[in-house]
Amino acid sequence: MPRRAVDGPPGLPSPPPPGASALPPGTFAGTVVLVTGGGTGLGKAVAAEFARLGADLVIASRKEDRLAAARDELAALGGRVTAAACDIRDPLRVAEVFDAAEEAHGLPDVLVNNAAANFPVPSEDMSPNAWRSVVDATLNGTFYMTREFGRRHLAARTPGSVINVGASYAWTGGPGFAHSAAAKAGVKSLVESLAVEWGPYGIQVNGLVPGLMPHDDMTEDIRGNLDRAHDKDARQPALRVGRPRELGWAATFLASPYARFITGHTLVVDGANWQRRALVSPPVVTVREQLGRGPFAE
Ligand SMILES: CCCCCCCCC/C=C/C(=O)SCCNC(=O)CCNC(=O)[C@H](O)C(C)(C)COP(=O)(O)OP(=O)(O)OC[C@H]1O[C@@H](n2cnc3c(N)ncnc32)[C@H](O)[C@@H]1OP(=O)(O)O
Ligand SMILES: NC(=O)C1=CN([C@@H]2O[C@H](COP(=O)(O)OP(=O)(O)OC[C@H]3O[C@@H](n4cnc5c(N)ncnc54)[C@H](OP(=O)(O)O)[C@@H]3O)[C@@H](O)[C@H]2O)C=CC1
Repeated sequence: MPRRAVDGPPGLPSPPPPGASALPPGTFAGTVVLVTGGGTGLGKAVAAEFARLGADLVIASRKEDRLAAARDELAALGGRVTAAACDIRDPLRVAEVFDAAEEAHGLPDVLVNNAAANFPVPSEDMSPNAWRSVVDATLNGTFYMTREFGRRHLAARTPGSVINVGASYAWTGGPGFAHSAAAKAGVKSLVESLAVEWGPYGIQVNGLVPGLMPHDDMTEDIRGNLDRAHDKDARQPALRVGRPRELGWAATFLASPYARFITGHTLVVDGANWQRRALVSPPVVTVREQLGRGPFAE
């Protein structure tokens, strides 16, 4: 396997090129996959891997222009793609999206809860509405989508697979991202509760945690945080960041027939960054300082 020729340690090898797949061609033929936030970034990368393996797609998020562009890109990979404008914070709209999906393709077999909201902010500066908007989209939206998926499969007596995209600060806490970390901890807990509740009905519920995987669609808030922190290749134990397709490959495996006995598990795809410890503790830098903010004043 080719490795970088460098004087220092080489880091983890690069992944196979875009378009490669570990699963047999057609693994998801006849399968419908619903991806929230499937019009951008990691959601689009996950949707693309399912499409390459034969799936029909439903992508759902708020902004119709981005959804339409992604629909055309994804349709070029093979299957039929439906774009559904939806704010997942609205349970009535969530139900309508499932109605539309059923009408166009049949009940989705796989649900990827990828949509989320986030921005870095010191907790003392966070307004109640800022907290609410992140927790509503990330945790409540994930529950509304999952509930709708589960109810319909239970009624139809059909199996299904749910994948909740998380973040490793669900375990560690996330200073500067307290709202998102609390919401992702809730999302991880849902995986564990629902895998047991719905296992008897044939519904798998797993979590999938990306490490740092930069992409062109990142919001200015998140991109600004990466740029400010220089949090890139050299700061990762792998000596590289993740590629969005690496998350897509993991998602297709978890939803595939080869992972039928895996449920209630959260798979971390981050080159061990979240396990990182040093022999000597690094200096403490407050979140305010990291974000370049002055002292707190009421
Ligand atoms: C540790 C490991 C490292 C790891 C390194 C980093 C990687 C972390 C992992 C990444 C995890 C992710 O989830 S990345 C996914 C990020 N993608 C997204 O967030 C896409 C969707 N985002 C959005 O739509 C917007 O950015 C967002 C603000 C969240 C929601 O928009 P809405 O239209 O719902 O709401 P708005 O009305 O604009 O704003 C709602 C309130 O939030 C406040 N608000 C908005 N931006 C704010 C900001 N930067 N700072 C303070 N407050 C803010 C507003 O002032 C409002 O409060 P009031 O003024 O009081 O009304
Ligand atoms: N990129 C990374 O390095 C990491 C990402 N993650 C996780 O990966 C997932 C994808 O993140 P990423 O691709 O980077 O971010 P993006 O900002 O590209 O994706 C977020 C998606 O969610 C959609 N969305 C946001 N709010 C709502 C809402 N209320 N209703 C419906 N859709 C919504 C957005 O579309 P629209 O605006 O059109 O609604 C967008 O497509 C998230 O769960 C994130 O927490 C975790 C760790 C690291």
